[in-house]
Amino acid sequence: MSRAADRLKVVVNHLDRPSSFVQASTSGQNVAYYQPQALRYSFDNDLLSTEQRISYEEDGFLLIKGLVSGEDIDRFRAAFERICRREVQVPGLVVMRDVSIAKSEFVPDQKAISKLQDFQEEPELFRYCSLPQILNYVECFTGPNIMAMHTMLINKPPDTGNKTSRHPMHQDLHYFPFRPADRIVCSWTAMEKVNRQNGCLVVLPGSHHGTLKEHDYPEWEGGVNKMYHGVRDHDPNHPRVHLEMEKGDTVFFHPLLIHGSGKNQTQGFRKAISCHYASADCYYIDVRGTTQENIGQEVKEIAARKYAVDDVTFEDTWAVRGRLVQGERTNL
Ligand SMILES: CC(C)CC(=O)SCCNC(=O)CCNC(=O)[C@H](O)C(C)(C)COP(=O)(O)OP(=O)(O)OC[C@H]1O[C@@H](n2cnc3c(N)ncnc32)[C@H](O)[C@@H]1OP(=O)(O)O
Ligand SMILES: Nc1ncnc2c1ncn2[C@@H]1O[C@H](COP(=O)(O)OP(=O)(O)OP(=O)(O)O)[C@@H](O)[C@H]1O
Ligand SMILES: O=C(O)CCC(=O)C(=O)O
Ligand SMILES: [Fe+2]
Ligand SMILES: [Mg+2]
Repeated sequence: MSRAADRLKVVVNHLDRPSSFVQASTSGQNVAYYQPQALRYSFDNDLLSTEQRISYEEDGFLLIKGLVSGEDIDRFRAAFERICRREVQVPGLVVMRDVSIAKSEFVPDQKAISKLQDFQEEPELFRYCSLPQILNYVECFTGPNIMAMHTMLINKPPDTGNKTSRHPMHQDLHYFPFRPADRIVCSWTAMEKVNRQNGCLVVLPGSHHGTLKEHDYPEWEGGVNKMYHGVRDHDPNHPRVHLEMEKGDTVFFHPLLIHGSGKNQTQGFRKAISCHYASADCYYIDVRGTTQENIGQEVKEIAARKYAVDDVTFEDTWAVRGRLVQGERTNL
């Protein structure tokens, strides 16, 4: 049997939908045969190889080297710098400073910006979300109707010594009141070399097979950034993988994959640009009474202040930010 076929048998053992398989009994032994629909996390298409589909199925992420050109990255960087210099006003944009700077007396300069969120109204940055080579991969996970739901440019600052530049281990689905999870994917592109020194992504491969866990602020002595919730308990013995990447490399990952990033021990600001996509056919859920109730409440409070209104639902905050990037806006 080929190696791919061997690995397919491994995948079979991971899956919780045995009905997708044909069970055959030969010489008293149960053998599960692979059928195409048995891969639940991606669609069959011309882009992904079987190996790549299996790898996403097993690990919950797929790293594609050199997907975004250096010229495009340089343009995103220039757009970011224009925002830092306050040369442009972008409706809806959230500019975040690291908590260790935000809470200090000293007046920060532009470089103190640790993250931009919701740049859907900034055409140059939003171009990232419509890059055809990214959407081709995204479609493998979402299907043809694609919404860009959440946009970020992360400018991880040099750690001030309080370790606040870390991002605790979390599952992005915690923030999203829409489902199904398997039709959501994050694309995260390194804007420069990222490694353990400057705080690359750290993932727990296979953790997307689990369910959404309870999240809360970690009890970190040096403080934690607003809304940086972490998984309350994850298995400390689960193998961790540090995703070291070059400029333009892009990782696609599942919203249940447990991931975070370490502190930035260099003097540079480690940059990445990302977008969370969902199938436009996804539907909103009510998070009341679920593990997401705490973040839903926090988001509503921030949104009420930002838009100066007192009745925003968690769902509304997503519906106004979402943008169609391919196909038809059917639902979200
Ligand atoms: C999948 C994905 C969604 C995962 C994630 O991205 S998780 C992280 C998401 N985080 C966020 O969305 C946070 C977004 N940030 C914001 O909404 C804002 O930057 C705020 C934290 C509310 C600050 O708003 P801003 O307009 O800058 O307001 P001010 O400078 O006047 O500060 C207001 C009060 O907030 C404090 N603050 C500012 N930045 C941070 C921070 N990084 N962490 C914790 N607290 C912070 C600030 O010290 C001030 O506090 P008080 O003086 O009122 O006590
Ligand atoms: N003591 C801790 N408690 C909880 N989470 C942690 C702790 N240390 C690191 N993490 C989280 O684990 C992930 C990766 O951490 P990692 O160990 O790679 O980084 P680091 O501790 O900052 O640096 P180093 O590479 O020196 O260990 C990040 O999400 C980080 O926030
Ligand atoms: O440090 C990073 O770039 C990852 C941040 C992240 O996982 C998130 O904002 O959801
Ligand atoms: Fe994340
Ligand atoms: Mg560590």
